[in-house]
Amino acid sequence: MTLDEIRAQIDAIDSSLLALLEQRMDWVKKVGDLKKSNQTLIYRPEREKAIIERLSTLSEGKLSPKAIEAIFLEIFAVSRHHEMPERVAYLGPEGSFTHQAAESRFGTLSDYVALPEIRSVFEAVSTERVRFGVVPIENNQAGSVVETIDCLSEFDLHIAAEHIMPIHFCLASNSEKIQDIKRIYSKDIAFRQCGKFLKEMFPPDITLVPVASTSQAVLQAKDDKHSAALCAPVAAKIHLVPILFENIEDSELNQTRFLILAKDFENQLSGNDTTSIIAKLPDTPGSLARFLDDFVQAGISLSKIESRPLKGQSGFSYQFIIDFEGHKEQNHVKALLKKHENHVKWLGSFVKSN
Ligand SMILES: O=C(O)C(=O)C[C@]1(C(=O)O)C=C[C@@H](O)C=C1
Repeated sequence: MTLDEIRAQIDAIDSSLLALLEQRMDWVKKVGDLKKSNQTLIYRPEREKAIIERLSTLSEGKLSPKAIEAIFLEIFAVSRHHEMPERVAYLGPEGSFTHQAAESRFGTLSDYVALPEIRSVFEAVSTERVRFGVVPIENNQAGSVVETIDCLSEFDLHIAAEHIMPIHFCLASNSEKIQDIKRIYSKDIAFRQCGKFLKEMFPPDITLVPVASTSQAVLQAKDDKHSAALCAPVAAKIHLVPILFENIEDSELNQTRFLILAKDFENQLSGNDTTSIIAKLPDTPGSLARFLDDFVQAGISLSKIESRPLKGQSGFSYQFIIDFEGHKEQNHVKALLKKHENHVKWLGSFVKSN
């Protein structure tokens, strides 16, 4: 077969794909109209996950589940945009890892608002300036993003979904020689993900300057020949700063988990859900042990528990952010949440991303 003949086959398939996608949009529009008349939510992460899982089992193997997910997340984003365009805020500036997470979930068509701090994303969702917000919550090598945990406690928002993404750092700088670099900008948690590289390449007295995000770091370093940024390669490219080293994270298994935040959001049960809560337990001996024992008795597995100081209090009082398996609408979870309703804040029950 000649190249032209092969391309003619591809063109024919693309035409069929387009016709099918247009047909899909007609049905999506009907769902959107139904949802508008019932005043129900457009974004249904658990339905999207179920579609991706079903298609992954149908695939003949030429497309991996990750490839199917990437293609269909974009189709869902376009579909939602067709049902009702929604604004999404993320921790920016443009080119941050959070921006990439937001685009994976909401596609390239959504109306995005890049905000300078995690707190500003919470504020934008709270005040309904945007419908959704995207923030990082934890990295599998470096631990939690404490600003996010503190804001989850402080603001009255829900977790609509999570998104887990591999994270690869680069070092970007306008400096010609690595010896000229005196300062490195990044997000605090990013320094902890690239500790080995920093130790090998720079003297111990190098100044590490924490800033609000990795893409902000590129902007800070951009015009100074003695500065560099630890950031996503895409941030360096967008902001036109040369990349000196790539893939400099300590572990190739480096992943970050992001949260999609919304006001008044409840997912339906998917059967593979995580529930997140914040527990402010009485400051008495054994209160945490008794609380956790209720999870054991209910047969509920915890996937995360982390303590954070309770702000604005004297002494040392703590709150706990807890993730566990199950959905708020399941009876055993419902009973547990009811029993502890006075000191537990429910943040969301959402389909697990894996
Ligand atoms: O099934 C729905 O509820 C839809 O709105 C359709 C659709 C889709 O494109 O399949 C779009 C948005 C939702 O997040 C889930 C699925």
